[in-house]
Amino acid sequence: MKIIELKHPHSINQQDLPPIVLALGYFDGVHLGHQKVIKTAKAKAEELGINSAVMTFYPHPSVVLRKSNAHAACITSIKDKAEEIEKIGIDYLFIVDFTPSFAELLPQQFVDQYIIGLHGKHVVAGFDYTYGRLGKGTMETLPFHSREMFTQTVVEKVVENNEKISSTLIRELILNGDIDTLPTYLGRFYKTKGIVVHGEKRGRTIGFPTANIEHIDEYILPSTGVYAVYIRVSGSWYKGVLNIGYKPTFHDPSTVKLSVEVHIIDFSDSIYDQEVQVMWIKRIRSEQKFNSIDELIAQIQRDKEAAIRHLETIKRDKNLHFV
Ligand SMILES: Cc1cc2nc3c(=O)[nH]c(=O)nc-3n(C[C@H](O)[C@H](O)[C@H](O)COP(=O)(O)O)c2cc1C
Ligand SMILES: Nc1ncnc2c1ncn2[C@@H]1O[C@H](COP(=O)(O)OP(=O)(O)O)[C@@H](O)[C@H]1O
Repeated sequence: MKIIELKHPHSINQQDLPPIVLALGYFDGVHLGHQKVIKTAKAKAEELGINSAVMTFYPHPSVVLRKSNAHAACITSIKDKAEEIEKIGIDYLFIVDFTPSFAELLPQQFVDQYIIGLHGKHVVAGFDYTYGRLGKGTMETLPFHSREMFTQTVVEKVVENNEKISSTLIRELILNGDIDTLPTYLGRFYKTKGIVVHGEKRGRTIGFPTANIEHIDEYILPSTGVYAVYIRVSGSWYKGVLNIGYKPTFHDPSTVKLSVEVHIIDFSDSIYDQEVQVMWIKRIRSEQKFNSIDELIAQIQRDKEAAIRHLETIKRDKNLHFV
């Protein structure tokens, strides 16, 4: 997949690109609704015998326009998003730098410069997609703005358990720690990436060394507590038991920053400074303040057993993206 970053005003000539079928959206999470839009674009491209493309924006429009900060944290970082889109088999990914001047484009100007100008022959987007200044362009107005230079497919809403699959729903599930329900909406478990940093070196003294993880991007993090996870270290997935929180047994929670640490099962390498990926599988319990270290150790041992039991029920198939 070729990634093309565009800054407004871009200087690409239509003839620099082959004709494309273009899927439009922000696509945070690349969830099952997004996947339907992107796969529809790919199928249409195959039918027409031309290339497929996705256009996304960065940062999120609502952050740039200061409407809300809800999207400052992401489900998929821009890199994760590109990886998921590439897995679907798309040929081009346009990442448009969403700036205030780009946001000022009138709907017709957006269509002229970013659809027709990029050699779009067919557009695919969800039923509620909007474009142009104040989001005034909709899938109803798109045929009028197209100047008959391209056709379009509107993807209807994808529903699961009577709910529209949306980034907002997925964010709420993550924030609540309801991570085991995510494959129904996301099509895979939730994954975050980080670097292993030095902690307080207490883990190894209590028999449970933990890799302390500093997240690379601003991911939405599940509620504090203990979770069964898989963790990818140098290309292999290991079972793990994770604690996210403030370690109240040792600290006054208001004085320390949030920590994310994983005890990796059957593992003893030193992995400081390495990049790791956490696949969040199931919440086990809330974080607690223990009266003694022995009680904490006994509980971590039970957490470890619970995590192993649960992880053994997970089928590590390709659909859940163990790759
Ligand atoms: C599975 C697991 C569960 C944990 N649960 C708690 C807890 O409920 N309360 C708490 O204060 N600390 C909890 N911890 C954090 C430990 O206190 C922590 O791992 C230990 O202090 C080591 O920290 P360090 O890696 O910074 O040295 C847990 C850690 C793990 C791995
Ligand atoms: N089973 C394991 N799980 C997690 N980390 C491990 C494991 N075995 C060894 N390590 C290594 O030891 C470090 C954790 O030791 P710990 O005493 O908890 O120190 P720290 O407080 O710096 O995390 C990890 O960062 C990693 O490099």
